[in-house]
Amino acid sequence: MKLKGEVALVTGGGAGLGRAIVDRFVSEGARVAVLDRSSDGLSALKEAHGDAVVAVEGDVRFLDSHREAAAKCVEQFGKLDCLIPNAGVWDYSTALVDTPDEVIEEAFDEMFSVNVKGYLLAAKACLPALYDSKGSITFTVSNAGFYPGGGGALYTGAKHAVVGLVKQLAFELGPHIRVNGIAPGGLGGTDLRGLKSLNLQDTSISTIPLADMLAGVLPTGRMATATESAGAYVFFATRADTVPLTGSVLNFDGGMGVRGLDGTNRGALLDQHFGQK
Ligand SMILES: NC(=O)c1ccc[n+]([C@@H]2O[C@H](COP(=O)([O-])OP(=O)(O)OC[C@H]3O[C@@H](n4cnc5c(N)ncnc54)[C@H](O)[C@@H]3O)[C@@H](O)[C@H]2O)c1
Ligand SMILES: CC1=CC=C[C@H](O)[C@@H]1O
Repeated sequence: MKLKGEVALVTGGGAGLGRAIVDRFVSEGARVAVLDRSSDGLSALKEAHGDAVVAVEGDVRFLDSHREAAAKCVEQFGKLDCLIPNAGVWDYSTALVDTPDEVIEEAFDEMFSVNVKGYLLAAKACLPALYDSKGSITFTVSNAGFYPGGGGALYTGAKHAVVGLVKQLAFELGPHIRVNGIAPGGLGGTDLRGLKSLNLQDTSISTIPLADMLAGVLPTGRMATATESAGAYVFFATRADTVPLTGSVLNFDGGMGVRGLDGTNRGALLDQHFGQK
């Protein structure tokens, strides 16, 4: 077990990537506090993991929610070693020109209050416990934190802002607390919802053919799943193997940044020389 005795706090751990992280952390011997606004998601976590998880229902847009989660984590488990700000929403790649004048202010505020302010408030609320444990923070970014096209201007701008949080907080909090990010690409096994202000709150990413879209684009040849992405968070949370690791964002996206001018060659170059093995 790579995380035996460690304690994590995951926001958005009630579904998708966050749930996969919680599942994997518990399997690696960690105990996990989870902040999520979904009572159903939290109930499912308690059903699956019992006392290894403490579930806190709240909204990441409010500091009090994070304070309650941090307090219940320390109360239940005695400490906090690793914070994973992860809860997020998407804009379904809504272009600026297609964002109505009458909702753009609300849409901006909603996106940045969840995907950026929600991350910063998590860090703020957990600073005392992370200082005591000399722990770490791992933010969930996205390919949209580096490249266009993984969302619209609101989502892409918000994820780029998270990269800035990683750099600034690594600078401010070192050497006591390591701060990094992980930037997955499109993921299977997630339920990412859209902005309520764009009337997309009931739309799930699972309803779009993301796997098909990515298969011909990614050098890895396929979309990863949330479960396949959780291991990177385990590594970033381990203490022995990450001593110099801070201020970094791992592009864990199937090669989005090296997909070339016309997409992947789908392995044809090597297949031509070495046959289909
Ligand atoms: N799904 C993808 O393809 C993908 C790819 C790269 C990055 N990401 C990022 O991964 C993170 C997790 O997304 P996901 O795809 O697992 O989505 P998801 O909807 O499956 O899970 C997100 C969880 O966060 C919770 N949540 C949302 N808003 C909240 C709020 N205001 N307060 C409290 N909880 C809230 C939801 O209830 C849900 O349980 C997000 O930051 C997202 O931007 C997703
Ligand atoms: C390809 C993607 C879809 C939804 C959100 C992710 O961050 C990614 O940009």
